[in-house]
Amino acid sequence: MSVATSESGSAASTTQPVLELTGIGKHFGAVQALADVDFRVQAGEVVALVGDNGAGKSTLVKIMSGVYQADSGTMRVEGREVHVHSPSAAQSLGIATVFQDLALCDNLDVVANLFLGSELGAKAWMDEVAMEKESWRLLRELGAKIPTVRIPVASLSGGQRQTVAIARSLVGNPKVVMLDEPTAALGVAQTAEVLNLVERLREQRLGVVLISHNMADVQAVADRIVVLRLGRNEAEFRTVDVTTEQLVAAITGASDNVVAERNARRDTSRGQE
Ligand SMILES: Nc1ncnc2c1ncn2[C@@H]1O[C@H](COP(=O)(O)OP(=O)(O)OP(=O)(O)O)[C@@H](O)[C@H]1O
Repeated sequence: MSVATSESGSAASTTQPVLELTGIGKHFGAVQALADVDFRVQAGEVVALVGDNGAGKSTLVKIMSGVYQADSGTMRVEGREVHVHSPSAAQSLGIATVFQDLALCDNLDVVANLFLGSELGAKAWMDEVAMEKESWRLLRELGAKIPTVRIPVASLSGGQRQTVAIARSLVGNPKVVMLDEPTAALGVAQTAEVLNLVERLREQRLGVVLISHNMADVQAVADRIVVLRLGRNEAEFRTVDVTTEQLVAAITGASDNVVAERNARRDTSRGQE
């Protein structure tokens, strides 16, 4: 298993977060989805947000992306307190989100998907040729393997579609990109491709929030891992300092479960080799 050893993780702890949430609470009727949750990400840092089903990850991401409003707590972008009332407010603050459904238009080509919704905004001056050039620039920056930008996205692979969705999130030059389960539906090679994209985003000094159930992916690319459990902060680790079983224990709230035991046995037998 590869473990990220990026220096950005340690450097990050001394600088101001690009995005910081403090004391976040959110309930839906009688359900307390989040209680007193703190979360932060620095520029050039990949933070994984993990937790079991119902832990509150999606709710927290939707608060950061302006889909939901928190009942309590504060949110800061580069130290300045902000109120994010809508997804477009989040976007103009530099917070981009790639949701699991990707929200691509299958019948449109890559260029059209990248600029969908932006044509009337800052990019109104762009003609087709300029948009195509800008598409290639964005995809090149990500090291993306897309053969042509003039094919409908329906004919792309799952990894390529994820790439287009991530590239689209970069059109407004965001400071933070949140990726919701970006590898959930992908095979091994395509997962590796998407994890490379995450590395590229970090290289570009973006703050990256990665929501994932896949511990191997998380441990491969994250600098820091934040564990939510039952709507609260359960644990936080620097990736270099944590084992899979410690992560599983934090996620499940128990160290004596079968996954932790199996991993401990495996680690012990490796140690004896
Ligand atoms: N729109 C909603 N209405 C009512 N309850 C909700 C709503 N959204 C989330 N919840 C509840 O809030 C809690 C946190 O859910 P959330 O979807 O944020 O968890 P999660 O960690 O993203 O889970 P998963 O990994 O299954 O997506 C759960 O108890 C869930 O049932």
